[in-house]
Amino acid sequence: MSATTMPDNAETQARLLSEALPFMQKYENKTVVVKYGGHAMGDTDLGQAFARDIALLKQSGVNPIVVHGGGPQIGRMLSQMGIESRFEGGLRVTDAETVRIVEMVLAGSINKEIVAMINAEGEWAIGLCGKDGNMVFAEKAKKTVLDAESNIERVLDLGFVGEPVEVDRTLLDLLARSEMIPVIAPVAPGRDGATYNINADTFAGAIAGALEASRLLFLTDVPGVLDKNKELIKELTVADAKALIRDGTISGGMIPKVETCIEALERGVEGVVILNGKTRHAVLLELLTEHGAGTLLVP
Ligand SMILES: Nc1ncnc2c1ncn2[C@@H]1O[C@H](COP(=O)(O)OP(=O)(O)O)[C@@H](O)[C@H]1O
Ligand SMILES: CC(=O)N[C@@H](CCC(=O)OP(=O)(O)O)C(=O)O
Repeated sequence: MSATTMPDNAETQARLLSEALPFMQKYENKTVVVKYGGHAMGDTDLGQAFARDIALLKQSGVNPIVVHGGGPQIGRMLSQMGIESRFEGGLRVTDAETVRIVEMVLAGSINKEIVAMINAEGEWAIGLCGKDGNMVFAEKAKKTVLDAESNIERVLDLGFVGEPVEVDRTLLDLLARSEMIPVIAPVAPGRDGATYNINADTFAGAIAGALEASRLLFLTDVPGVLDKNKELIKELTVADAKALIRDGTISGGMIPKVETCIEALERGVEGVVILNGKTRHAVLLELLTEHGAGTLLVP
């Protein structure tokens, strides 16, 4: 390194540190729920950067909780088994055989991959799903969609798709006081004895709401919510979000994400952001810099 580049570098580092430290203090002992979407996964280098961010948050005194998805990975497994994926209103229609595969992929392979990546960063991650410690109970989802032609609301039968109806924070409170970082798969039992497949965004929202989290971050594969011209909307009000769902600008997997953001705001989660998980260190950039990234949902 030459003598001229050294001071510049040091100055940049000092500026970054002086910017980050107040944010680190702000989040000390606070809960940050990070939803790690299936579309943001898959690249080893990005995965390691994500795991490092989570490890660093824990080391800085923050209480990070990871809720992960795995929609594309479930889709690939189903197609290998000759089962076609079908979605309605952004949710996977889930019959009895599909829910078994969903649980295997989410709570089995993906969950353990994320745990291993965080542990490789020197931390103690623990893989869980809603069944562990009676953490989450679900009921069959009662999702409705508006029929565009008749303008009448239609109830969807999505099979074993659930909505979280009870969240018991006992286990998560215990883990927050420990060295452990919970990594949670969005599968939960019903009081009826069935296993339910829950959209990971919805699940993350329920966890964030029950824990009164300071931040709920959704890591996906787009920069945030995009408008009709595919431009990033940096700040989105609840009213505008609802209008964009109605007119179809927000569609597919972005619907449960935005609906969850709205519910999380209503439950008192302070900051709800949708951002690009394909940006290296997206979590640290969002939490520890002035500018943040992605779409911030505001009341
Ligand atoms: N208005 C919109 N802005 C951004 N993405 C949108 C919008 N409407 C639909 N989408 C889709 O939502 C996807 C993100 O949701 P999803 O596929 O469920 O991702 P994840 O696996 O991260 O949860 C984007 O890749 C994009 O195709
Ligand atoms: C009911 C429902 O749709 N469940 C989702 C659960 C996984 C998920 O949500 O994964 P992403 O976050 O990667 O989309 C599914 O079966 O695909």
